[in-house]
Amino acid sequence: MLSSSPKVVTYSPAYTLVPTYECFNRCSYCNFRVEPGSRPWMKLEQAENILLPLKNQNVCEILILSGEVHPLSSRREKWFQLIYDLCALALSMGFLPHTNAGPLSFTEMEKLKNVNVSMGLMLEQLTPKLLNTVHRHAPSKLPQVRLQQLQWAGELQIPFTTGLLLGIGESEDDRWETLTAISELHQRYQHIQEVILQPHSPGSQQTFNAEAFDPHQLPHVIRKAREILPANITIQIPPNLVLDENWLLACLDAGARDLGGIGPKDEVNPDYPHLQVQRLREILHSGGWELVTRLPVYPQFLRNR
Ligand SMILES: O=c1nc2n(C[C@H](O)[C@H](O)[C@H](O)CO)c3cc(O)ccc3cc-2c(=O)[nH]1
Ligand SMILES: C[C@H]1O[C@@H](n2cnc3c(N)ncnc32)[C@H](O)[C@@H]1O
Ligand code: MET
Ligand code: SF4
Repeated sequence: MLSSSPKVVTYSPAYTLVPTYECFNRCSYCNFRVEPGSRPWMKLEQAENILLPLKNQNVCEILILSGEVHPLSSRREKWFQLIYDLCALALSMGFLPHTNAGPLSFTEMEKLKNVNVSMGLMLEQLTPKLLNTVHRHAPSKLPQVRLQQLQWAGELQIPFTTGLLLGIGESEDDRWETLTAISELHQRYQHIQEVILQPHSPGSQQTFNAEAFDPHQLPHVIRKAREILPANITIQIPPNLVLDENWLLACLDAGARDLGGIGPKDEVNPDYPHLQVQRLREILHSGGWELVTRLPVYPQFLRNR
């Protein structure tokens, strides 16, 4: 009997390196940041020791995820150099780096392009009203600053990941507006490879006192995002933040096609461990989906490199 072609979902086997957890922003939903100066930064030698054994473990992507040093601080240059060096090290060892270190200057982006296969920055939400709430003490989350990043990434032709953080005080219309902005930038530069729809998931460190984004709303948001976004942008959802199997499958039926980087620890949401990939694969099979690996750069962008 001929079987119809399988429905495919992708993920990227990944490991996350954190140059520093310190951050001059204080997003009230953050479970990642520590006070500046309170913890030593990662050392290159440390990184090398972590990366060496990963060579035989089918990990391709090294996600460089960082807290931020203020752009005008005298420590900014050292911070940037560490990120650059970590990327260069990962690349030299055969891995493919993807950096999300918050907003960068144009020159910083231009330099990091040489040692990354793709980069990322979440728009979160564009509505300025969040500057009075969750982003009150987070200058990096100014909507214009984040939009500017997406535009520079386009000018530099960097394959880019962005997305929305859902359930931080935005309205439905705010979401459609943020998605529309992504869509417009992509139509101009064709550089957005994927959009993450990230449900706010409360952790033990944050001060923002709100429920998790209701997973039952996700399929609706995904369907609407699929209408707003150009067809060559993939929608990603983090499977560790969609705890119910049936709702995970509902997200795929609604149009999500990628599960992002999967590794031993989700540094942003450490209270939500990933299922074993084998278990995830079984769940997806029960819905008729096949789980396959991908690189941190999507195939349509490989030609440019
Ligand atoms: O494990 C995680 N990976 C996160 N990733 C990694 C992402 O899933 C993959 O690196 C990309 O899909 C590239 O393969 C992000 C990447 C970005 O560019 C922007 C935001 C995120 C957010 C997370 C996250 O919360 N947890
Ligand atoms: C790296 C990305 O992680 C997301 N992020 C930060 N804190 C949380 C949380 N409590 N729940 C879900 N996502 C979060 C933001 O969107 C940030 O840009
Ligand atoms: N600080 C960066 C941002 O918020 C990336 C890490 S967030 C835990 O965009
Ligand atoms: S979410 Fe990113 S920018 Fe905000 S406090 Fe945490 S590390 Fe800093």
